[in-house]
Amino acid sequence: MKLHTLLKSIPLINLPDNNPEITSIVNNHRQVKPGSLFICITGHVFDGHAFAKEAVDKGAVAILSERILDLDIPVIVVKDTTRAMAILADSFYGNPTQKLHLIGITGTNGKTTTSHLIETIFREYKKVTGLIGTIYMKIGDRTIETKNTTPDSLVLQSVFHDMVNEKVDTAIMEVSSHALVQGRVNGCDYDVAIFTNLTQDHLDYHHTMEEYRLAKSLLFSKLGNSYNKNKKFAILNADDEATKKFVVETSAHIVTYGIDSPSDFMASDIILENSGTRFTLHTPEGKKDISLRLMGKFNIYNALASIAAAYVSDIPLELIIQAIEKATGVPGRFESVNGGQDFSVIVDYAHTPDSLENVLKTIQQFAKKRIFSIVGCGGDRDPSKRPLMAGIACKYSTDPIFTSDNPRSEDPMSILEDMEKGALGKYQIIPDRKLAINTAIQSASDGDVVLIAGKGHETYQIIGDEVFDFDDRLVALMAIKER
Ligand SMILES: CC(=O)N[C@H]1[C@@H](OP(=O)(O)OP(=O)(O)OC[C@H]2O[C@@H](n3ccc(=O)[nH]c3=O)[C@H](O)[C@@H]2O)O[C@H](CO)[C@@H](O)[C@@H]1O[C@H](C)C(=O)N[C@@H](C)C(=O)N[C@H](CCC(=O)O)C(=O)O
Ligand SMILES: Nc1ncnc2c1ncn2[C@@H]1O[C@H](COP(=O)(O)OP(=O)(O)OP(=O)(O)O)[C@@H](O)[C@H]1O
Ligand SMILES: N[C@H](CCC[C@H](N)C(=O)O)C(=O)O
Ligand SMILES: [Mg+2]
Repeated sequence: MKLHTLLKSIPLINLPDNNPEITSIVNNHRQVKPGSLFICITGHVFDGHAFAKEAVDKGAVAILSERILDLDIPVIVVKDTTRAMAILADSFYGNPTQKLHLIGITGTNGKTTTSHLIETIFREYKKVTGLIGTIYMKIGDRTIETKNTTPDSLVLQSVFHDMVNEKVDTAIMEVSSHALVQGRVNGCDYDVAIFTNLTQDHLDYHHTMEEYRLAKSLLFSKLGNSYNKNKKFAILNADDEATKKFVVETSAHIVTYGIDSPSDFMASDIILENSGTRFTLHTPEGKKDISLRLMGKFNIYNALASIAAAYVSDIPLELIIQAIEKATGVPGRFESVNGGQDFSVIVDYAHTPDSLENVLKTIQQFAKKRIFSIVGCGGDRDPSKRPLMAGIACKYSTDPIFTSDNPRSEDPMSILEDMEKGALGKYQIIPDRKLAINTAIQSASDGDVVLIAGKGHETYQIIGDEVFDFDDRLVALMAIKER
C-alpha cells in the first residue's frame, strides 16, 4: 500500500512529498524489513524514538513519530503514535473487524472463561470462530502464542486479517482495561460487548476504582459509534454496581443478566454440586432447567453472559443450551489434578481478592476436612491486593501457605511481607513455590482439598528477568507421585 493511501485514514494529516510503498508496519525496530513503516512508541519502559535511526539502517522507508526527527526518509509527526497506530493498522489490514461478527469481553474476572463458553456455543452452531485472550489466540483449531491478554493494535489487526482470510465468522476476544486505556482496540468494530464484573485489581496502573471502571467503560461508550449500522449489544451484569453507570454511557441496545437483580437472562433455584451446577434459566423465551459442568456460582454468571451473547447473535436458544451443558472447563480454571490421591488438588487462576474468595467458597462446599490454599501475589502488580488476598486465604482455608507467584523485578520476601499485613491466625510462608506445593500435598489426607491459586494455565515462573519452566499442574502431579 502506498504511504499516502495509508495516511488517508488519519484526518487532516500533512502528507510528505515522498510516497513509498509500505510493505509492513512495525513498532519494534527488530522487526523492521526493507519497506517497513516504523512507528515510534513512547512506552512505559522504552522510548521507541531512540530506535528510529536503527530502523532506517534496517530499511524502513517511513517513520511515524511524536516529534520531528532528523532522518533521510519521510517522518510523519502525530500527537499520539499509539492511537495513530491503531487507525493505520485497521486500514493497512483492510478493516477486518467490519467483516467479522466481533464479541468483546471486559471485566475483572471471568473473561477467559466466558470467551471459551461462547466459542463452544458458536462452534456447536457450526460457525468458524476466532479467539483472542489470555491463554492463546485461535483461528479455528489453530492456536497462536500470545504475550498479552489483548495484544497491541498491530498484532490484533493482523490476526483479524488472517481470521477473515481463513473464513472466520465470529471472533471472540478478551478486552483488558490496559488495552482500552492504551487504545490497543481502537479501530475494532464490536457487535457485542460483555461486562463480567468489576472488583479490585490493577490499581498500580489505574490508581482508583473509578479510573479502573472508566477504562472498562470505554468498551461500551464507543459501542454503536462506528459507521457500521448493524445493531450493537451491550451485555451487562445487572448484579454489579458498575452496570448502572455503563447503561447511561452506551448508545448500544442493552441486555442484562444476573442472579439477584431482575434481568433479561436470569438464574434462579441454583444448586451447587460437587461436579457442576444446576439452575433455572429465565430468558425472553421462557424458563428452562440447566445443568452446567462448571463448578461455582461465579460460573453461572459466565454462563448467563455467554447465553445472552449467543442469543443476540441469533443462535437458537435450544442449541445454545445444548452447547453450554456440554461445555467443559477451561485450562487452569478450577482444574483438578488427579494422580490417584484420596484428596482433591485444584489449580485455579484466581489472582484477585474476589476470584480467590469465590473459589475458596466453592471449595468449602465440598471439602470434608482441611483446605490447604497456596497463594502468592505477582510482582510489579497492584500491591494493595496482597494483604486482601492473604486475609481471604486465612479466612476460608484451614492451612494457608503464602508463596511466590511471578515475583518479576520485586524481592519475593517483600511481596510476602505485604501479604502478611492482611494475614489472620495461623499460616505458613514458603517462598519456593515447588516446596509450598510439595508441603501441602505431603500433609493432605483423605477428604482434604489443596488449592493452588494464581497461575492456572501458566507454564512459567518469572523471577527477575528470567523465565523458568513451572507448571502448577505438573509440579502437583509429581508431588502426588512422590507421596
Ligand atoms: C505496562 C504495559 O501495559 N505495557 C504494554 C505496552 O508496552 P510499552 O508500549 O510501554 O512498551 P515498551 O516496552 O516500553 O517499548 C516502547 C516501544 O519501544 C519499542 N522497542 C523497545 C525495545 C527495543 O529494543 N526496540 C524497540 O523498538 C517497543 O516495540 C515499543 O514499541 O504495550 C505493549 C504492546 O501492547 C505491551 O506488550 C506491554 O505489556 C506489558 C508486557 C505488560 O506486562 N502489560 C500488562 C500489565 C497488561 O497489559 N496486562 C493486560 C491484562 C491484564 C488483566 O486483564 O489481568 C493485557 O492485556 O495483557
Ligand atoms: N464471573 C466470575 N466472577 C468472579 N470470579 C471469577 C469469575 N469467573 C472466573 N472467576 C475466577 O477468576 C479466575 C480467572 O478467571 P478467568 O481467567 O476467566 O478471568 P479473566 O477475566 O480472563 O482473568 P485475566 O484478567 O487475568 O485474564 C478463575 O480462575 C476463577 O477463580
Ligand atoms: N493478567 C494478569 C495475570 C496475573 C497472573 C498472576 N500469575 C501474576 O503474575 O500476577 C496480570 O498480568 O496482572
Ligand atoms: Mg483472561
